Amino acid sequence: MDEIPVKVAVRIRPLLSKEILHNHQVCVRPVPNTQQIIIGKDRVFTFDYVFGKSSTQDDVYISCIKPLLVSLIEGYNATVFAYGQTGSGKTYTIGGGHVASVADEEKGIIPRAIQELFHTISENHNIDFTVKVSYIEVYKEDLRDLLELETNVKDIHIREDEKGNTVIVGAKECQVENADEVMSLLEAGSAVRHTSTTQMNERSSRSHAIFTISICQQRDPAESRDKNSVQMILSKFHFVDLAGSERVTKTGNTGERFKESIQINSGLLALGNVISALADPKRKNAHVPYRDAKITRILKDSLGGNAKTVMITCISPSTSDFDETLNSLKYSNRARNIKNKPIVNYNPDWDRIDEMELEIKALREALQNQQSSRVSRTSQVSQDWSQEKNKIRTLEEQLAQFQLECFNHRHCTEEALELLHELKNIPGLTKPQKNRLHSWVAMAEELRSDITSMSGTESAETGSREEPHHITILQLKRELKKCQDALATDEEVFARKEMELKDLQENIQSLLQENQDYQKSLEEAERTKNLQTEKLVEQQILIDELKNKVEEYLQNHSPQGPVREQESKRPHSVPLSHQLQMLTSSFRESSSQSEPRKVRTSPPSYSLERVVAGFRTRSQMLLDLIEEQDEVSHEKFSDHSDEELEKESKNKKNNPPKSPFRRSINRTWTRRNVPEAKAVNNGTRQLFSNTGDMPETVMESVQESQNLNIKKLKTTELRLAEARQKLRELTINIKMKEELINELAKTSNEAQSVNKQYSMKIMQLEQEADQARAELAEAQKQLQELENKELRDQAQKAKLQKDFRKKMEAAKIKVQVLQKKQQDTKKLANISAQNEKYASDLELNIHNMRQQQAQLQKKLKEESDIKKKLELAVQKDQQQIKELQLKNEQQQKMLRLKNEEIAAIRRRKSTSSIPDQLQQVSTL
Ligand SMILES: Nc1ncnc2c1ncn2[C@@H]1O[C@H](COP(=O)(O)OP(=O)(O)OP(=O)(O)O)[C@@H](O)[C@H]1O
Repeated sequence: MDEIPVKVAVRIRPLLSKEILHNHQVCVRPVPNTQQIIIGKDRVFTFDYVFGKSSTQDDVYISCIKPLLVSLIEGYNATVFAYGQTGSGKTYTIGGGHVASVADEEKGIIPRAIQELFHTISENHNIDFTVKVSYIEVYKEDLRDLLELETNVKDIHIREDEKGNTVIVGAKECQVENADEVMSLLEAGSAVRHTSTTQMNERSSRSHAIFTISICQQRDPAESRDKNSVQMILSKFHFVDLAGSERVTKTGNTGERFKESIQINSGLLALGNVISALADPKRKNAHVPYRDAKITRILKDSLGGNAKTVMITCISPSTSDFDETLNSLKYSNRARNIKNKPIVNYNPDWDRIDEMELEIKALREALQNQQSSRVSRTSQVSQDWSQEKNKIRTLEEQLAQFQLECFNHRHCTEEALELLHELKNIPGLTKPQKNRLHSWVAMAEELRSDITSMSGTESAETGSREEPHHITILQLKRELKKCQDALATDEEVFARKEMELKDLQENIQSLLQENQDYQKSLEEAERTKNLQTEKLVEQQILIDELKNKVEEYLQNHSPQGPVREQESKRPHSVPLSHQLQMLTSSFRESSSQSEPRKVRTSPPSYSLERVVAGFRTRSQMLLDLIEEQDEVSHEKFSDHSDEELEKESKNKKNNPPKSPFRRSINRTWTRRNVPEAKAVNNGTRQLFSNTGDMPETVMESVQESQNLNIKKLKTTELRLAEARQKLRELTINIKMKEELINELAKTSNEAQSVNKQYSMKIMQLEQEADQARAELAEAQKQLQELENKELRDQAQKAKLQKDFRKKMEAAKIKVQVLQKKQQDTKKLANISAQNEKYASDLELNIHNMRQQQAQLQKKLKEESDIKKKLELAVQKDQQQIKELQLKNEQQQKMLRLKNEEIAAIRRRKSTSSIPDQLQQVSTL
């Protein structure tokens, strides 16, 4: 058996219009007049065939596929598989897309091969061809029958026959009579293949598709080598359109598409590993991981098996796909080292039982490899089997012995009978002797007839006994097969369940993770909320307190208010320290006696405004306080007239003090026994220590509020970013779904156009069928007439009958074809209906998403508003801080001035005695 390498062709597709639009450059080109390719500046690869961007579909077919088709008819299995990055032109090259809508020169490999096959069939009259097609896809590691969608994925299995050939069990094989039939099946299958739109390809295949043409050739025994047997050749041609390798970052796939990408890439990775294992000469007898993926199991015959294989690597010329293209070239180059051992698949005596027995053998072998529990089951069966065998053997031995005995008995009886007859003929016998002899002969004859009948019954019984044993064996065989089938199904189910379990576990894991994340963010949000509420409450309380104080203070100090009125009339010499003490104590009092805290949960913007207003009021209050202080000091140190004093005392008498503040002023006045300078000094110090405290507290609170605002700002920004991200994702999702809808609409349009074509075809076929029916009726009539006629020439009569029967058969076949076409049309109509439903679902989905988007946008706007407000508040706070700092500085300055004045008073005091001063004051 000769080894031949897998042939590798590389096809560079032209730049697509969108790539030209984006000004993509070309990074790969074929070397003219060689089978070489240069990628980048200087990386050269050699292949069996190289097709540049201007190569035609026919070029590819003639060079790569035509020789394979010849091999197929010779009896070899053949495979062509297209490999490459997503959007590199695999489906285009293989020709498995919408064949009906593609121009003739654009048609890919499959349609061309079909045409040629039927052309060859029509030329070989001496061979009886049976052509069958099947079309399956491997989608997410499940095998789906594209010709019979109802078939459960669990019913399709990959098996190996006793020769090691891979067979797909459970997929529908349609027997076809002509190219049109195959094309309609291809079209219908391709329409239901998993495809979708990605950023890389508008119509990206999401599964590996395997279109198989099986031919069975029955040669005329007269022409075959073995004249006694019917010569049969069975061969298959696989057309494999692999899903494209893809980078999720480039395709932009999410959700279901993302999962598909993972499955596709893992399948292709397994294929890469198989290629590497087979291509490495050092690993000649190493394990080849065919079982890692379904696609590698299917391609087992084609890679390192007995088929003739061509691998077509499709590449994109764009510089943006440089890495993927280089990878594809490396893989393909490696695949050239794979050696296959093609054989012609003769089948001299096609015996179904043999095949079944071989299958049993193969299954038994598979059984031996099962787990121990299963092995015990198998051994049980084989034990029963051997017991039955032993039983049969013993019975057979018994039977042989019995037959021997029977034979001896018969022999003895025959001899005895002969002797008795001889004795009967001896003359001179007495009558009683004769009678006795007669009775003996009768007995012997009776015995012989008994033996004969017994042996007859025996032999019949043996036959019938043999039969049950034979039946038992067959039954056991059948049982064994059933067990093995059940075992295989169990295994499949188990594997599938395991996969499902794994998927579920993964899902649960990711859900748990998501849940945890949500909980974390919820906790975070709650913490922030609590913090904000606390701060808000604090601020509110502070504001309320300050507001109360300010109101009180303003009431006491307003020029129109009673306090102010009275105050303007109070003695100018009232000790300042008391007044200030009282003022500060009243502040303290009011703050300690402030009304119970009110918790308000007004919106942040509102509280912010209030805070700012509070700060303004506080600063205003401080300014007032400072001004007041200035005024008092000034009054204290200015000259005052007697009238004024008198007026003041009168006023005091007429208007007794109402407020504690006033009372305290009065009291201080009467109890004045502290040196004035000291009092002034203390008072000023107290005032400034208190008033000095005030801006600091305010500053602190302003700073606190600023920090809080900045924190809030950050949270808002974070929320804003999240909302924007969500919005982006939603927009992408919506875009993808819209594209999908467009695609579906396109598909349904295409399906409708195909429908139309089929309807027309059906009409044509119906006409043909009518014609055929008429012909049939005519033929039947003629046949009837012929049978009625007494034709002398029997041979002529038989020939005519044969002709008519043939005509009838042809007409029947035509009717069947018509029925099939009708079924196909129905299927296509179903597809478009399904697509429409899917599209409407998607539209609903988009509608919901748009609502979500609108909500998010609203939220985004709200968040932006809050952010703006917060920014404004922070700015205001900063401004406030600056102002307060300025005021603080002013106060400090003032404090210094006051200190200087106090020092001056002290100096003056040292020159004149205190009694003199008291005297002076009392005279004043
Ligand atoms: N040789 C070529 N000449 C002209 N157009 C081409 C050629 N090869 C591919 N194209 C175009 O490129 C686009 C992508 O091709 P195709 O769908 O065949 O890629 P693919 O490899 O099958 O992608 P996927 O793996 O995603 O299914 C299609 O629009 C197709 O018409």
